[in-house]
Order: sequence, then structure tokens, then C-alpha cells
Amino acid sequence: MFRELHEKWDAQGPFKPLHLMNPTRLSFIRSTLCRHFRRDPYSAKPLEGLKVIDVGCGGGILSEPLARMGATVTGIDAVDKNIKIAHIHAASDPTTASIEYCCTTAEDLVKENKQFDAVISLEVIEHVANPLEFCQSLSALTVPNGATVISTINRSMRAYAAAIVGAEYILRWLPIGTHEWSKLVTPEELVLALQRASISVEEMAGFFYNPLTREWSVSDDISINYIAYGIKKSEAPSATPQ
Ligand SMILES: C[S@@+](CC[C@H](N)C(=O)[O-])C[C@H]1O[C@@H](n2cnc3c(N)ncnc32)[C@H](O)[C@@H]1O
Ligand SMILES: [Mg+2]
Repeated sequence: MFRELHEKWDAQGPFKPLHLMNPTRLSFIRSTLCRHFRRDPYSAKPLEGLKVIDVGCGGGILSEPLARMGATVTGIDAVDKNIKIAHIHAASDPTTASIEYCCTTAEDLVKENKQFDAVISLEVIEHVANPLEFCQSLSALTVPNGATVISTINRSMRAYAAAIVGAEYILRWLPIGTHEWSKLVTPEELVLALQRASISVEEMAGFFYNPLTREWSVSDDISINYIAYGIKKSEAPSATPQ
């Protein structure tokens, strides 16, 4: 367990790409959520009082900074070992010890009628069996007028070259076979799937990797890695009787 904990949290280890991307995706999340909930992004705890769920939280590398921003965080993952690792790591700091970790899937949590002000799911949709159903579940977990944030990899030739050939076969950042080409989701498909789930996408951004500085930055180029922020529509007003 401790070797696995170290691996998940080692910025140079098998989860290096997620660690490298983390500050960049956090800056997108911080700015969109602060705008959505009319919070001051420069305050110490801009997400104070908001219920946020990290769907597919892995070892908790997103859940922890969200808790530090003041959010009341729930982290869920389909794999029990990930939840155990996330729990042990978060327990060492009083701010993150309050994160509620649970081994379940988005689909199963919907059955418990749980809802959150913001639902965040990073790098998960390209691994699920049914992306449409997954979007429906994320929507069901979001309160009306709440925010949903999803990041994933585009199904483009550039993404094939960079995220599969580059990251898996050349750089060996990820084990070969981590990403299946046919399961990748294009931005158009994601917007449509979310629309069908009553979420309107308000903003999208790409993540650009500079191999010289070895840093990621937010960019307009959504041809490889991208992130989308949407708003769950408020319930349709009931028809007034004639
Ligand atoms: C590539 S990891 C991403 C981890 C984390 N979100 C991040 O970006 O750092 C994908 C995670 O999603 C989890 N997962 C896959 N399908 C899920 C589902 N339907 N509900 C909850 N978790 C799921 C997997 O167990 C895995 O830990
Ligand atoms: Mg992935």
C-alpha cells in the first residue's frame, strides 16, 4: 500500500502527466468556479461553503487542493485501493482530512440522490463504458444552476500522435494501452452529450505542453487535451394550467 501511495503522489512516478497538468487544470477550475459562484479568486478560500465532488478522484491530487480552497469535498472512485490511498494521504493534514472519500461510481451515487454545487471529473470519461450515460450521471449529481467540469483527450490525429504515440510509446509517461483511440471523445461529442444531459457548455480550453520548459499552460487549442465547464440547466418550469 505504501509503495502504491508513493507512486500515486510521486510527481516523477507513473502518474507524472496528471501531476504536471494539475496546476494548469486547477487554474481553469478556480477561475471558472469563482466566476460561476461569484467568488473572489484572490481570496484564501474562494470555494468556502460549496459542496464539490471529484468523480474518479484517483489518489486525490485534485480533491486536496479543492479542500484547501475551502470547498467541502467528496472524492469518489470506482477502485477501492485508490480511495484507501487518497484517504491515507489526506489524513496527514487537518485541511484535507475533512475530505469524504468513498469507493463508488458516479452512476451508483446518483441512486442515493446526492447533489453537489460543482461536479468535477478529470480524465475519466475516456475510460468509461458509456460516455452518454456518464454525462447523465454527472448532470444528476449537479444541483440546478450548478457547475460541471470535465477534462479529457480529443479523438484527433494530433491527440493520437501526442497522447498515445508520444506519451505511451516514446516518452513512456503512461503504460502502453492506457488510452484506447476509439474511446476518446471529441469536444463536439462532449458538448452534445452534456447538452442531452441538460448541461450547457459555457467555456472550453485546451492544455498545451511545452517540451522545452516541460510545463503545461491553458491555451485555445483543444485539439489534444481539453477541459469544459458547463452549467446545469434549472428545472424546466412546470406548465401553468389553462
Ligand atoms: C485516469 S484516472 C484520473 C484520476 C484523477 N481524476 C486525475 O485526473 O488526477 C481515472 C479514474 O477514474 C476512475 N473511474 C473510472 N470510471 C469511473 C466511474 N464511472 N465512477 C467513478 N470513478 C471512475 C478510475 O478508477 C480511475 O481512478
Ligand atoms: Mg485518461
